[in-house]
Amino acid sequence: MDLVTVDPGDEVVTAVELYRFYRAAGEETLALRGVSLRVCGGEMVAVAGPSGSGKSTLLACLAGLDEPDGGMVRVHGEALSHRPETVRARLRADHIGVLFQQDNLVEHLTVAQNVRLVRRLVAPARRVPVPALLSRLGLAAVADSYPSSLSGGETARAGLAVALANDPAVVLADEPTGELDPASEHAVLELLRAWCRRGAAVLVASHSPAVRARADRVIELVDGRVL
Ligand SMILES: Nc1ncnc2c1ncn2[C@@H]1O[C@H](COP(=O)(O)OP(=O)(O)OP(=O)(O)O)[C@@H](O)[C@H]1O
Repeated sequence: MDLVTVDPGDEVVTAVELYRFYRAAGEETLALRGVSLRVCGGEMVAVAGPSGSGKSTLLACLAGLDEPDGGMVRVHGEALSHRPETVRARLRADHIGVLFQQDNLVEHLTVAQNVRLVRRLVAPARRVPVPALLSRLGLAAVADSYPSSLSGGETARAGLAVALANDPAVVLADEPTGELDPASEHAVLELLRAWCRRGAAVLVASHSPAVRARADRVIELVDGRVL
């Protein structure tokens, strides 16, 4: 499989001066305070920082799942922020794979059906062949299994298969290894690293020292700012 349409070194994720305010129960939180970053194809970047420092908010803004109140996000050369939700959804389907710590899978679908569900949203040229993807992630034997019967490591890799089903140039993973044993964490990080070698830009928000150790560089957030 060699589909990612990015040359290593191309800038694929750009954030300029991102601000994000939340207002809840009369409390105002400034979750991002002028965050700027650039990530190139072939780079694996850890987003680290204490709890509440803004890691998830940053990834949600980079995925177009949340809208920054100020600043802008560009992905694969296209503006993602301040666009209608339908446009953001299309850009996400075309370029971005999102992986969360949990809830990446639809419970009543098998692993292969979960991957096919995402593939349907994707332009034909960007559809990664399902058997090849599952075997690359070590999931061929559980392709027809339901999520409830998978081990923790298999569940994480199946979530990754869903995130990679559109051959994304950008992978955004929010604590993808948070609940995994060290061997499964290592496997997931190796797979992310392999995707990176194919030209994708990979950002992983995590508290894990293993993620830091495996990354090309670390973006450290403190109180909504890059340290
Ligand atoms: N939807 C929301 N409404 C109100 N406040 C929010 C919302 N989402 C995040 N926040 C606040 O924004 C700040 C940053 O939260 P965020 O989840 O981005 O941090 P984080 O670094 O990912 O934390 P953790 O490591 O615990 O996941 C926190 O103070 C949080 O309480």
